[in-house]
Amino acid sequence: ERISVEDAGCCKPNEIQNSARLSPSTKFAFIIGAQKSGTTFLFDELVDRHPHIFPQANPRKMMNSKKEPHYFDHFLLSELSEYIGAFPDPYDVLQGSNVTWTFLDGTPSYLLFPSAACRVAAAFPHAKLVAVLRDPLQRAYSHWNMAKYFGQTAGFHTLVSHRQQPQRKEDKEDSIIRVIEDMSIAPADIKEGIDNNNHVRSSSNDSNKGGSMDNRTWLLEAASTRAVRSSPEDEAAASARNKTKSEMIDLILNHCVGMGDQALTLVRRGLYVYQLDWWLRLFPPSQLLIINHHEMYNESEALLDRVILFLGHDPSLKKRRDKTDVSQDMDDSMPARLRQLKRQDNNKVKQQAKSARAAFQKRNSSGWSLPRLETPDTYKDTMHQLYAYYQRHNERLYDLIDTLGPGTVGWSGNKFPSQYTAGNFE
Ligand SMILES: Nc1ncnc2c1ncn2[C@@H]1O[C@H](COP(=O)(O)OS(=O)(=O)O)[C@@H](OP(=O)(O)O)[C@H]1O
Repeated sequence: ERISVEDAGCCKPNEIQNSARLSPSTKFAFIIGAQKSGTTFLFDELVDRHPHIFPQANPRKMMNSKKEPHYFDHFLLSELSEYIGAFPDPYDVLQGSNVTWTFLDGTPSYLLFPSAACRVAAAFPHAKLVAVLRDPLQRAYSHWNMAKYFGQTAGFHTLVSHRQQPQRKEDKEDSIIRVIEDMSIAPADIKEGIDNNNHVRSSSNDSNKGGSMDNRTWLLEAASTRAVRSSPEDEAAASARNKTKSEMIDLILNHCVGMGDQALTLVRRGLYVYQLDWWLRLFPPSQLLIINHHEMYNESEALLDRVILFLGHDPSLKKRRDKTDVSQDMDDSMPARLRQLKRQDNNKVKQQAKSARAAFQKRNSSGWSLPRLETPDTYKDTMHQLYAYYQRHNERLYDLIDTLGPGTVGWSGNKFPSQYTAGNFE
């Protein structure tokens, strides 16, 4: 059931500029996720090989910022013109020829954050959205492997059990903290709600503008309602909902600020059905294309054509694959975080940062795949548990997909591998 951005109560729509005044030749599209599902491959192929699809030319410096502007989940939404202005001037690029073009944003965490959906819908109600979905088990493992390169020392089993439902009722408080740590709340929400000293911003000037919510309500919304939306069945999220406003705000202030560890979303990010359900409340199915990572991997050319068509462009203009075309600017995005890690005393972390750097630099047209630091079979029991955990949610995803038209579903109906042969999670 569709709802308006205003009713979603999920961003401050009155404060978000709408893109209505853009030239009708300019379209916006978003690869919204899922993280670790081949989004880099898809993004690179589209912007490198199609003459009418453009990435930001002057992105803010951040990890992989050309692909991932993070404007709708991480930064405070200031001037929309700043975001739009970071894309190239198509008149320059296309030399005035009479075509439409697409500006592409490939931030894979948008899928996870309900407020990102609201913000995109407020700014670009006609945007096209592409979601690539990967078997959540494999996604989680790939995520953990990446986190390890970034200095995560906890084992896969620890991070998986971190989010599992509390064993005892007394763990309730703890579980609420987990919801918050799990970053169901977009960092931008937190920034909007608090000032640099971790105080709730006064609800004076800006919140009166356009009658938007005051910041206390805003933070509460961010912490409870939207946490629940990203996983309605999650017990921790449900108990967050039962907290009083001030308890919730205390929790946010104590636990949300400086949330650095996105590996804590390892499991949650694979709960695609709830995330998609939310986006589909804000966008019609005709604006969303859902792709199966496995099919993209196996039939990448056909898949690319389907995406290009969906974006409203001519697949026959797609250039032949030329490895030298692929942007080699990863170093640009070579995150400060890695450099920081390399300066650490811990030799192991230093070594991992070094190999991550090497892997990033070797990124080629098949996306970047970080060599695995441990094989999934090391965590066989956890993989089994996680597999069982996801099954119910995956079934719901297939139900959702069944109800969507063929225009939305860019896959042939294959499910994620329904069975892993004994002991083989590779
Ligand atoms: N063509 C194609 N199709 C499908 N999948 C591919 C493709 N090319 C790369 N990959 C795999 O995608 C994983 C990286 O995903 P992302 O690029 O989305 O990562 S990120 O979210 O941007 O960090 C990463 O997975 P892992 O190797 O398991 O880590 C890549 O190997």
